[in-house]
Amino acid sequence: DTGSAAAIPINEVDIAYVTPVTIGTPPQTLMLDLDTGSSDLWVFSSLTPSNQVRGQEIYSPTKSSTSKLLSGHTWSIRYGDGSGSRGTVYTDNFTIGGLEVKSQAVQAALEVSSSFTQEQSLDGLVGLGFSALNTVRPSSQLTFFDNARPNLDEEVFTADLKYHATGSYDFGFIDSKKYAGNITYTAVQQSPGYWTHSLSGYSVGSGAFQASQISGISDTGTTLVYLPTAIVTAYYRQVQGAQNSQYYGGYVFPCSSTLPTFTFGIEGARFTIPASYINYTRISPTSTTCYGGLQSSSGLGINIFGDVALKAAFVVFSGTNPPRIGFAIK
Ligand SMILES: CC(C)(C)S(=O)(=O)N[C@@H](Cc1ccccc1)C(=O)N[C@@H](Cc1c[nH]c[nH+]1)C(=O)N[C@@H](CC1CCCCC1)C(O)(O)C(F)(F)C(=O)NCCN1CCOCC1
Repeated sequence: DTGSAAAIPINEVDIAYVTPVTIGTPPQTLMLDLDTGSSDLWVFSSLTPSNQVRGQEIYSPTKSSTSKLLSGHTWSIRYGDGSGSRGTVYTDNFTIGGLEVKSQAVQAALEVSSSFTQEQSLDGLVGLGFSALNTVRPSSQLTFFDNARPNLDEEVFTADLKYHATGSYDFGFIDSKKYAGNITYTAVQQSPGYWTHSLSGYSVGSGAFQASQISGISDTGTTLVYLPTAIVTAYYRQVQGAQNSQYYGGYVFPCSSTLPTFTFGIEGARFTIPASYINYTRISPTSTTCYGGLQSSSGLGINIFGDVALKAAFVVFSGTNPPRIGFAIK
Protein backbone atom coordinates (compact mmCIF):
# COMPACT_ATOMS: atom_id res chain seq x y z
CA ASP A 1 0.00 0.00 0.00
CA THR A 2 0.90 3.66 -0.29
CA GLY A 3 -0.59 6.99 0.72
CA SER A 4 -0.06 10.62 -0.16
CA ALA A 5 -1.52 13.69 1.52
CA ALA A 6 -1.08 17.47 1.62
CA ALA A 7 0.96 19.32 4.25
CA ILE A 8 -0.81 22.68 4.53
CA PRO A 9 0.72 25.61 6.47
CA ILE A 10 -1.78 26.80 9.09
CA ASN A 11 -0.70 30.45 8.90
CA GLU A 12 1.34 32.86 6.80
CA VAL A 13 4.60 32.05 8.62
CA ASP A 14 4.37 28.26 8.46
CA ILE A 15 4.11 27.91 12.27
CA ALA A 16 2.85 24.37 11.66
CA TYR A 17 1.49 22.19 8.87
CA VAL A 18 -1.76 20.18 8.94
CA THR A 19 -2.86 17.18 6.88
CA PRO A 20 -6.45 15.99 6.27
CA VAL A 21 -7.15 12.55 7.78
CA THR A 22 -10.36 10.52 8.09
CA ILE A 23 -11.42 8.60 11.18
CA GLY A 24 -14.26 6.10 11.56
CA THR A 25 -17.34 4.98 9.65
CA PRO A 26 -18.77 7.04 8.05
CA PRO A 27 -15.44 8.95 7.73
CA GLN A 28 -14.95 12.03 9.90
CA THR A 29 -12.32 14.43 8.44
CA LEU A 30 -9.91 16.24 10.79
CA MET A 31 -6.82 18.37 10.08
CA LEU A 32 -3.90 16.98 12.08
CA ASP A 33 -0.27 17.97 12.56
CA LEU A 34 2.02 15.07 11.55
CA ASP A 35 4.75 15.29 14.17
CA THR A 36 7.97 13.23 14.05
CA GLY A 37 8.86 14.64 17.49
CA SER A 38 6.18 12.69 19.37
CA SER A 39 4.31 9.38 19.15
CA ASP A 40 0.73 10.02 20.31
CA LEU A 41 -2.15 10.28 17.83
CA TRP A 42 -4.63 12.48 19.65
CA VAL A 43 -7.63 14.48 18.52
CA PHE A 44 -10.13 17.02 19.74
CA SER A 45 -13.25 14.95 20.42
CA SER A 46 -16.87 14.95 21.53
CA LEU A 47 -15.42 14.31 24.99
CA THR A 48 -13.42 17.58 25.03
CA PRO A 49 -15.21 20.14 27.22
CA SER A 50 -16.94 22.62 24.91
CA ASN A 51 -15.24 25.59 26.61
CA GLN A 52 -11.90 24.14 25.46
CA VAL A 53 -13.00 23.78 21.81
CA ARG A 54 -12.80 26.90 19.65
CA GLY A 55 -13.42 26.13 16.00
CA GLN A 56 -11.60 22.80 15.84
CA GLU A 57 -13.17 19.79 14.11
CA ILE A 58 -13.86 16.98 16.59
CA TYR A 59 -13.91 13.19 16.43
CA SER A 60 -17.14 11.67 17.80
CA PRO A 61 -16.55 7.96 18.48
CA THR A 62 -20.27 7.39 19.15
CA LYS A 63 -21.00 8.44 15.53
CA SER A 64 -18.61 5.80 14.17
CA SER A 65 -19.86 2.22 13.75
CA THR A 66 -16.27 0.96 13.81
CA SER A 67 -15.06 2.72 16.99
CA LYS A 68 -14.21 0.64 20.06
CA LEU A 69 -13.31 1.98 23.51
CA LEU A 70 -9.90 0.74 24.65
CA SER A 71 -11.25 0.40 28.19
CA GLY A 72 -9.04 1.30 31.13
CA HIS A 73 -6.50 3.11 28.97
CA THR A 74 -5.55 6.76 29.42
CA TRP A 75 -2.88 9.10 28.10
CA SER A 76 -1.29 12.41 29.01
CA ILE A 77 1.35 14.32 27.06
CA ARG A 78 3.39 17.50 27.62
CA TYR A 79 5.20 19.17 24.69
CA GLY A 80 8.42 21.16 24.64
CA ASP A 81 6.55 24.44 24.43
CA GLY A 82 4.63 23.64 27.62
CA SER A 83 1.38 22.76 25.90
CA GLY A 84 -0.31 19.46 26.68
CA SER A 85 -3.39 17.29 26.57
CA ARG A 86 -4.80 14.12 28.12
CA GLY A 87 -7.68 11.72 27.66
CA THR A 88 -8.99 8.29 26.84
CA VAL A 89 -8.44 5.90 23.93
CA TYR A 90 -10.52 4.37 21.13
CA THR A 91 -9.53 2.22 18.18
CA ASP A 92 -11.04 3.03 14.82
CA ASN A 93 -10.35 3.03 11.07
CA PHE A 94 -7.86 5.80 10.29
CA THR A 95 -6.81 6.97 6.83
CA ILE A 96 -4.17 9.38 5.57
CA GLY A 97 -4.05 10.06 1.84
CA GLY A 98 -5.80 6.81 0.91
CA LEU A 99 -3.69 4.64 3.23
CA GLU A 100 -5.95 2.95 5.79
CA VAL A 101 -5.08 1.42 9.15
CA LYS A 102 -7.96 -0.48 10.77
CA SER A 103 -8.03 -0.39 14.58
CA GLN A 104 -5.62 2.54 14.93
CA ALA A 105 -5.41 3.81 18.52
CA VAL A 106 -7.05 7.23 18.43
CA GLN A 107 -6.50 9.18 21.63
CA ALA A 108 -9.57 11.30 22.36
CA ALA A 109 -8.85 14.45 24.38
CA LEU A 110 -10.69 14.94 27.66
CA GLU A 111 -8.60 18.07 28.30
CA VAL A 112 -6.34 20.29 26.19
CA SER A 113 -4.15 23.22 27.29
CA SER A 114 -5.08 26.76 26.34
CA SER A 115 -2.60 27.03 23.47
CA PHE A 116 -4.38 24.13 21.74
CA THR A 117 -7.77 25.73 22.34
CA GLN A 118 -6.42 28.93 20.78
CA GLU A 119 -5.05 27.15 17.70
CA GLN A 120 -8.32 26.64 15.83
CA SER A 121 -6.63 25.29 12.68
CA LEU A 122 -5.17 22.28 14.50
CA ASP A 123 -7.55 19.41 15.40
CA GLY A 124 -4.82 17.22 16.93
CA LEU A 125 -1.55 15.45 16.18
CA VAL A 126 -0.36 12.29 14.46
CA GLY A 127 2.83 11.25 16.22
CA LEU A 128 5.37 9.77 13.79
CA GLY A 129 8.17 9.31 16.29
CA PHE A 130 9.08 5.84 17.49
CA SER A 131 6.29 4.05 19.36
CA ALA A 132 8.44 3.86 22.52
CA LEU A 133 7.45 7.48 23.20
CA ASN A 134 3.69 6.75 23.20
CA THR A 135 2.08 7.84 26.48
CA VAL A 136 -0.95 5.49 26.55
CA ARG A 137 -1.07 3.44 29.75
CA PRO A 138 -1.27 0.65 30.93
CA SER A 139 -0.26 -0.54 27.44
CA SER A 140 1.40 1.84 24.99
CA GLN A 141 0.01 2.00 21.45
CA LEU A 142 1.60 1.89 18.01
CA THR A 143 1.89 4.90 15.72
CA PHE A 144 0.06 5.08 12.41
CA PHE A 145 3.37 4.39 10.62
CA ASP A 146 4.17 1.34 12.78
CA ASN A 147 0.66 -0.05 12.18
CA ALA A 148 0.85 0.62 8.43
CA ARG A 149 4.39 -0.66 7.92
CA PRO A 150 3.61 -4.34 7.23
CA ASN A 151 1.36 -3.31 4.32
CA LEU A 152 3.56 -0.57 2.87
CA ASP A 153 5.31 -1.13 -0.48
CA GLU A 154 8.41 0.36 1.19
CA GLU A 155 8.99 0.93 4.93
CA VAL A 156 9.27 4.69 4.57
CA PHE A 157 7.41 7.93 4.83
CA THR A 158 8.65 11.17 3.28
CA ALA A 159 8.19 14.84 4.15
CA ASP A 160 8.18 17.50 1.46
CA LEU A 161 7.39 20.62 3.51
CA LYS A 162 7.35 23.91 1.64
CA TYR A 163 7.99 27.58 2.43
CA HIS A 164 4.68 29.47 2.45
CA ALA A 165 3.08 26.75 0.30
CA THR A 166 1.41 23.36 0.54
CA GLY A 167 3.74 20.37 0.48
CA SER A 168 3.10 16.69 1.06
CA TYR A 169 3.65 13.59 3.17
CA ASP A 170 3.95 10.26 1.33
CA PHE A 171 3.75 6.81 2.91
CA GLY A 172 5.20 3.60 1.49
CA PHE A 173 7.04 5.05 -1.49
CA ILE A 174 9.67 7.58 -2.51
CA ASP A 175 8.41 9.90 -5.26
CA SER A 176 11.40 10.61 -7.51
CA LYS A 177 9.55 13.59 -8.99
CA LYS A 178 9.81 15.40 -5.63
CA TYR A 179 13.58 15.72 -5.46
CA ALA A 180 16.71 16.15 -7.59
CA GLY A 181 19.98 14.25 -7.49
CA ASN A 182 20.57 11.54 -4.91
CA ILE A 183 19.16 10.94 -1.45
CA THR A 184 21.94 11.00 1.17
CA TYR A 185 21.15 8.74 4.12
CA THR A 186 22.58 8.84 7.61
CA ALA A 187 22.14 6.62 10.66
CA VAL A 188 19.29 7.21 13.11
CA GLN A 189 19.63 6.57 16.84
CA GLN A 190 16.06 5.61 17.75
CA SER A 191 16.29 5.83 21.52
CA PRO A 192 14.60 7.41 23.39
CA GLY A 193 12.18 7.61 20.48
CA TYR A 194 13.01 10.60 18.30
CA TRP A 195 14.45 10.57 14.78
CA THR A 196 17.88 11.42 16.19
CA HIS A 197 20.83 11.78 13.81
CA SER A 198 23.89 13.95 13.23
CA LEU A 199 24.72 16.79 10.92
CA SER A 200 28.26 16.60 9.53
CA GLY A 201 28.76 20.34 9.97
CA TYR A 202 27.55 23.75 8.86
CA SER A 203 28.47 26.99 7.13
CA VAL A 204 27.15 30.54 7.36
CA GLY A 205 26.56 32.34 4.06
CA SER A 206 29.58 31.92 1.77
CA GLY A 207 31.85 31.05 4.74
CA ALA A 208 33.94 27.91 5.00
CA PHE A 209 32.18 24.69 5.99
CA GLN A 210 32.84 23.82 9.64
CA ALA A 211 33.01 20.03 9.92
CA SER A 212 31.54 18.92 13.25
CA GLN A 213 29.14 16.15 14.32
CA ILE A 214 25.99 17.86 15.60
CA SER A 215 23.42 15.45 17.05
CA GLY A 216 19.76 16.42 17.03
CA ILE A 217 16.25 15.41 16.07
CA SER A 218 14.50 15.95 12.75
CA ASP A 219 11.17 17.17 14.01
CA THR A 220 8.29 18.12 11.71
CA GLY A 221 6.33 19.34 14.76
CA THR A 222 8.80 22.08 15.65
CA THR A 223 8.62 25.33 13.71
CA LEU A 224 12.20 26.55 13.97
CA VAL A 225 15.78 25.26 14.07
CA TYR A 226 17.53 25.08 17.45
CA LEU A 227 21.33 24.61 17.36
CA PRO A 228 24.25 25.04 19.78
CA THR A 229 24.88 28.63 20.91
CA ALA A 230 28.33 28.79 19.28
CA ILE A 231 26.83 28.14 15.85
CA VAL A 232 23.93 30.53 16.36
CA THR A 233 26.14 33.39 17.55
CA ALA A 234 28.44 32.83 14.56
CA TYR A 235 25.38 33.16 12.33
CA TYR A 236 23.93 36.33 13.85
CA ARG A 237 27.37 37.97 13.99
CA GLN A 238 26.82 38.39 10.25
CA VAL A 239 23.50 40.22 10.76
CA GLN A 240 23.50 44.00 11.25
CA GLY A 241 21.66 44.96 14.44
CA ALA A 242 21.00 41.38 15.59
CA GLN A 243 20.73 40.75 19.30
CA ASN A 244 19.82 37.91 21.60
CA SER A 245 16.78 39.37 23.34
CA GLN A 246 15.80 38.14 26.79
CA TYR A 247 12.53 39.95 26.27
CA TYR A 248 11.62 38.09 23.07
CA GLY A 249 13.37 34.88 24.13
CA GLY A 250 15.76 34.65 21.23
CA TYR A 251 17.63 36.36 18.40
CA VAL A 252 15.89 39.34 16.84
CA PHE A 253 17.10 41.78 14.20
CA PRO A 254 15.85 44.68 12.07
CA CYS A 255 13.48 43.23 9.44
CA SER A 256 15.42 45.20 6.83
CA SER A 257 18.69 43.41 7.66
CA THR A 258 20.29 41.20 5.04
CA LEU A 259 20.51 37.66 6.38
CA PRO A 260 23.06 35.09 5.21
CA THR A 261 21.98 31.62 4.18
CA PHE A 262 22.70 28.68 6.50
CA THR A 263 24.05 25.41 5.14
CA PHE A 264 24.00 22.09 7.00
CA GLY A 265 25.75 18.85 6.10
CA ILE A 266 24.33 15.36 5.98
CA GLU A 267 27.38 13.11 5.52
CA GLY A 268 29.01 14.49 2.38
CA ALA A 269 25.91 16.34 1.11
CA ARG A 270 25.14 20.01 1.72
CA PHE A 271 21.71 21.64 2.16
CA THR A 272 21.25 25.41 2.15
CA ILE A 273 18.45 27.15 4.04
CA PRO A 274 17.57 30.36 2.19
CA ALA A 275 17.81 33.61 4.17
CA SER A 276 14.06 34.13 3.70
CA TYR A 277 13.32 31.01 5.77
CA ILE A 278 15.45 32.39 8.63
CA ASN A 279 13.76 35.78 8.54
CA TYR A 280 10.94 34.02 10.35
CA THR A 281 8.44 36.68 11.40
CA ARG A 282 7.87 40.21 12.63
CA ILE A 283 7.57 40.18 16.44
CA SER A 284 4.26 41.99 15.99
CA PRO A 285 2.32 42.90 12.83
CA THR A 286 3.48 46.53 12.79
CA SER A 287 6.98 45.98 14.17
CA THR A 288 10.20 46.50 12.19
CA THR A 289 11.92 43.95 14.44
CA CYS A 290 12.01 40.35 13.23
CA TYR A 291 12.48 37.02 15.03
CA GLY A 292 14.98 34.49 13.67
CA GLY A 293 14.16 31.02 12.41
CA LEU A 294 17.52 29.84 13.78
CA GLN A 295 17.72 29.94 17.58
CA SER A 296 19.93 28.57 20.33
CA SER A 297 19.18 25.11 21.72
CA SER A 298 20.92 25.85 25.03
CA GLY A 299 17.63 25.96 26.94
CA LEU A 300 16.29 22.76 25.38
CA GLY A 301 18.95 20.16 26.12
CA ILE A 302 18.55 18.89 22.56
CA ASN A 303 19.22 20.25 19.06
CA ILE A 304 16.10 20.37 16.89
CA PHE A 305 16.12 20.39 13.08
CA GLY A 306 12.60 21.76 12.76
CA ASP A 307 10.49 22.90 9.81
CA VAL A 308 12.76 25.84 8.87
CA ALA A 309 15.46 23.26 8.05
CA LEU A 310 13.26 20.41 6.81
CA LYS A 311 11.48 22.60 4.24
CA ALA A 312 14.88 23.13 2.58
CA ALA A 313 15.01 19.44 1.63
CA PHE A 314 13.08 16.34 0.66
CA VAL A 315 13.29 14.09 3.74
CA VAL A 316 12.95 10.28 3.87
CA PHE A 317 12.14 8.72 7.26
CA SER A 318 13.10 5.08 6.77
CA GLY A 319 11.66 2.53 9.20
CA THR A 320 14.04 -0.13 7.98
CA ASN A 321 16.13 -2.06 10.50
CA PRO A 322 18.26 -0.17 11.46
CA PRO A 323 16.27 3.00 10.82
CA ARG A 324 17.84 5.79 8.81
CA ILE A 325 16.97 9.24 7.53
CA GLY A 326 17.64 10.58 4.05
CA PHE A 327 17.88 14.11 2.65
CA ALA A 328 17.75 15.26 -0.97
CA ILE A 329 17.78 18.61 -2.73
CA LYS A 330 14.44 19.64 -4.28
C1 LIG B 1 5.80 30.02 17.39
C2 LIG B 1 7.04 29.38 17.89
C3 LIG B 1 7.76 30.29 18.86
C4 LIG B 1 7.95 29.05 16.74
S1 LIG B 1 6.63 27.88 18.72
O1 LIG B 1 7.83 27.34 19.27
O2 LIG B 1 5.63 28.20 19.70
N1 LIG B 1 6.03 26.81 17.71
C5 LIG B 1 5.63 25.55 18.31
C6 LIG B 1 4.63 24.80 17.44
C7 LIG B 1 3.30 25.44 17.43
C8 LIG B 1 2.50 25.25 16.33
C9 LIG B 1 1.25 25.81 16.25
C10 LIG B 1 0.78 26.59 17.30
C11 LIG B 1 1.57 26.79 18.42
C12 LIG B 1 2.83 26.20 18.47
C13 LIG B 1 6.86 24.65 18.45
O3 LIG B 1 7.74 24.63 17.61
N2 LIG B 1 6.81 23.87 19.50
C14 LIG B 1 7.86 22.91 19.74
C15 LIG B 1 8.84 23.75 20.50
C16 LIG B 1 9.76 23.17 21.32
C17 LIG B 1 10.25 21.94 21.28
N3 LIG B 1 11.10 21.89 22.25
C18 LIG B 1 11.12 23.06 22.86
N4 LIG B 1 10.29 23.84 22.27
C19 LIG B 1 7.20 21.65 20.32
O4 LIG B 1 6.82 21.60 21.46
N5 LIG B 1 6.96 20.71 19.37
C20 LIG B 1 6.23 19.47 19.67
C21 LIG B 1 4.97 19.37 18.79
C22 LIG B 1 4.10 20.65 18.82
C23 LIG B 1 3.40 20.86 20.18
C24 LIG B 1 2.49 22.07 20.15
C25 LIG B 1 1.48 21.97 19.03
C26 LIG B 1 2.13 21.77 17.68
C27 LIG B 1 3.08 20.59 17.70
C28 LIG B 1 7.15 18.22 19.37
O5 LIG B 1 6.38 17.03 19.50
O6 LIG B 1 7.65 18.36 18.05
C29 LIG B 1 8.35 18.08 20.37
F1 LIG B 1 9.18 17.17 19.86
F2 LIG B 1 8.97 19.23 20.51
C30 LIG B 1 7.84 17.58 21.70
O7 LIG B 1 7.57 18.36 22.58
N6 LIG B 1 7.73 16.23 21.80
C31 LIG B 1 7.20 15.63 23.02
C32 LIG B 1 8.17 14.53 23.41
N7 LIG B 1 7.60 13.80 24.53
C33 LIG B 1 8.73 13.09 25.19
C34 LIG B 1 8.18 12.24 26.31
O8 LIG B 1 7.20 11.35 25.79
C35 LIG B 1 6.09 12.02 25.19
C36 LIG B 1 6.55 12.89 24.06
